Amino acid sequence: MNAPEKNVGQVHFETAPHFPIYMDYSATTPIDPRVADKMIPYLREQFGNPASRSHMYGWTAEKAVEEARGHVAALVNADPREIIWTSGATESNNLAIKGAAQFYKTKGKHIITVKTEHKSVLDTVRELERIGFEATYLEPQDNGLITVEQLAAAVRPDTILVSVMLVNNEIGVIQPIDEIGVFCRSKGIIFHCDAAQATGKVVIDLQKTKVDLMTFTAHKTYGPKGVGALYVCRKPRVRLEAQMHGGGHERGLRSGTLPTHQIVGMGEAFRIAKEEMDSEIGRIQALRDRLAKGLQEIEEVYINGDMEHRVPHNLNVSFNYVEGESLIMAIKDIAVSSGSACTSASLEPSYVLRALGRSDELAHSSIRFTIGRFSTEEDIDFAVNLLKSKVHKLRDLSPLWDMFKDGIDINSIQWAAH
Ligand SMILES: Cc1ncc(COP(=O)(O)O)c(C=O)c1O
Ligand code: FES
Repeated sequence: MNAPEKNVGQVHFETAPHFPIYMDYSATTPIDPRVADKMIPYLREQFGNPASRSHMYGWTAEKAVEEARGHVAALVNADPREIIWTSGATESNNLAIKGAAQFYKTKGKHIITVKTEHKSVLDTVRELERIGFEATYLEPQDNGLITVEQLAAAVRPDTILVSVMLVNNEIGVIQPIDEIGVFCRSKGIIFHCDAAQATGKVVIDLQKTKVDLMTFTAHKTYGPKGVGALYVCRKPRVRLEAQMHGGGHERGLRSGTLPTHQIVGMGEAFRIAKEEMDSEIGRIQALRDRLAKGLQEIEEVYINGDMEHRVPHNLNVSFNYVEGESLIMAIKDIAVSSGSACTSASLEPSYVLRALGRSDELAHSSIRFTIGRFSTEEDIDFAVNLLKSKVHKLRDLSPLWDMFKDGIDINSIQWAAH
């Protein structure tokens, strides 16, 4: 039997009975118990350094690392030699973007990315701007997607790199990377894609999709934190400047002793993802649709992002006429993410929702529900009932809600200065 037995995924929650129901799978997933089991021998008796060539400990570790590399490559239909181990998606994004920009800097200095990328892409591009590169940040449409036409309009003769993510972490939308890849290849521009949120959720076929560099991480796909990979295309060969210097591991692209246990965990997580993706997606889609249907029974609720080009694990909803901070406090029995200042380290409402044209108020009162392998129908029903009752209660206390119900256009009110 492949699917985890009932309750296997609840191991974490049984040990902490007062913990809320977990609906924040895009922040990180629970480790699949099968992954943890696979890792343990490499923390204990199989502790060798995979770079040790002279004894059994090293050979055993190296064999495990190469097996895992094969699993990661297989999930995305790549050659194992195209997979470089890193410490996670942040490092992969840094290596891809800085590495390509620095290697190809004599060809040009212009980079194109999107306003709704993850900070590990945006901040990396900003850093390159600081040292003399130039960047264009594409504005997505209201549904969160960009088009190839937009990209084509931004290209300059000196554009060397395009970076567009596959699945957005906040709203779950899937960017059209097949078309972007064809376009970039036709122009001789390197195409990097952050697929941290995509593995196990959408089919990735790197024999077909023309991506040059692709970022992966284990901990969004039921693997351990602190390990990831970068796909570096061999045909045509893409060159990078290394960002980590030292022992010349990973063909000189990323020095540092490989964390065998982490890598084994990522390999097993990706092997399971490949095997179970088809059946899992249908089940999760049904749960997400149940959640969407339940929440839409509440008045003045807006779904953020395209619902068609979207992974089934994500539902991002704004609750109008509810104060975001109070809502988050009221629903502590479920673990969700709000992207607003209340729960995130940056003191601003979600820049992704702002880029989609949502007002500050709606961005503040938005909630990201992300579900996954161990979510159940009971979890969904609990969340729907909780939201229904809390939103209702908060609106009962809200003068703005009263005005809305009385048909007053709130935007037309002249508020007294104070
Ligand atoms: C789209 C995306 N890229 C990159 C990252 C960073 O991943 P990691 O935690 O592996 O560095 C995340 C995780 O938050 C993400 O969602
Ligand atoms: S809801 Fe708290 S800062 Fe926006």
